[in-house]
Amino acid sequence: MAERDLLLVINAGSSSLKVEGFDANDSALSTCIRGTFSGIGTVHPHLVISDGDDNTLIDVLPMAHQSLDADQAQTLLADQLTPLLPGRVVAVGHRIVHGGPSFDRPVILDTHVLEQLAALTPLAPLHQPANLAPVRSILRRRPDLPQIGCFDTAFHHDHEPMVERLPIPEALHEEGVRRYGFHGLSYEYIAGQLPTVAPEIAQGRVVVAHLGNGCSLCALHKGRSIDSSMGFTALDGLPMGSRPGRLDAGVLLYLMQQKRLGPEAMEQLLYHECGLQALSGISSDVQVLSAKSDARADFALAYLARRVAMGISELATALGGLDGIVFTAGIGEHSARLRRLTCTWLGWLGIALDDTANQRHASCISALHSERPVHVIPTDEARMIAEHVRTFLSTPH
Ligand SMILES: Nc1ncnc2c1ncn2[C@@H]1O[C@H](COP(=O)(O)OP(=O)(O)O)[C@@H](O)[C@H]1O
Ligand SMILES: CC(=O)OP(=O)(O)O
Ligand SMILES: [Mg+2]
Repeated sequence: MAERDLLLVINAGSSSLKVEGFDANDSALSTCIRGTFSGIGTVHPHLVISDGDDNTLIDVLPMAHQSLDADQAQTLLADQLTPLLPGRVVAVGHRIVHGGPSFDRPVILDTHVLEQLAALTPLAPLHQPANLAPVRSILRRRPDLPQIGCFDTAFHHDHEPMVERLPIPEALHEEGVRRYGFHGLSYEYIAGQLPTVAPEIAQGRVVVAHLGNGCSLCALHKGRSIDSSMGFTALDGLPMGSRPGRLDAGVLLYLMQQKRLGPEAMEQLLYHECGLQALSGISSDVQVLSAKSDARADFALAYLARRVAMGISELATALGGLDGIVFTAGIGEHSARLRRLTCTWLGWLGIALDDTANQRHASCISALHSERPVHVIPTDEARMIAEHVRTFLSTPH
């Protein structure tokens, strides 16, 4: 049998590394292999590799009870996955979180582009180094292999000036201190799903809640992003697992002036010690918090839900109305409780859930009498990247 051509997609996150291989010659881009390394940087690293039919091929807890850094995880995943690849890799697509003002579409990742993207690290310290590390290591081993970067920021690139601008001096705006928005590959995938999954709202005004490790909201009008809750960095907007979201800038001044916190301590605090972790004092993980019978865990979840609901109302104003809501990503797809808590705040908008459908994580979870539909749509950033890579490769440059 002739060897298959594979498109490999790498989504290197702050605490996870996901790799998926797609059949490049199949018009439906079927998945051939999937590797997920979770718990990187924690004492519970876990690597699972499965085939296209979701059969587990490898399931390991490497160096149990010992933390693994991103480089070690990458090497281990590459060593385990490479012999199992069911074909020849013809291109690699990467999720790159920050594209800054310049990168508004997929691009070949050569050394020159890598330098420009590395310069954006201060704007995404949690993500950018992890995103770029696998690109460099593949470039060293297979310099001939096309590697294509797909950006979280790109889907938001044509926001209106009033959306993009921060109320700070223009010189800062000109040097790139502006609102970009993130999770764009996820929102683009959801926008592409709406015509089939929720055709009644696809051409309307929809707020999508991407609630995962990082949380954000996107205002979609006719499938295009017109605003987002995230801004200059992935610290803005909603509270997240360990990030605070929107924060009174006076708190930062207080920390610098009164607590004498320097840049590194500030980064550690803002990216790792805030959000649900700080609110609960227990965990940044909604699944862990949901399993606890603990007032602090309840407080943290109720807090997140209130802020998600307030964010949805704000974006409904930006849209001039609201035709529907979509929940997606780890929490949005799996936490019936978080969805119920959020939608309870939105009763004034005529939103009501069907509790049974919500518990089942059904595609439509709103009650028949709800004035606006509420959907749960699983996101698929990897597939979105694979589609971009295929289009990129078939377009003359
Ligand atoms: N069954 C579940 N119930 C509640 N929360 C869940 C469930 N599965 C995943 N989550 C939550 O989703 C979040 C991770 O989301 P995910 O989109 O996978 O993150 P990442 O940004 O790392 O891709 C965690 O808070 C996790 O607890
Ligand atoms: C941009 C961002 O916050 O991404 P993630 O949810 O993967 O952390
Ligand atoms: Mg994510």
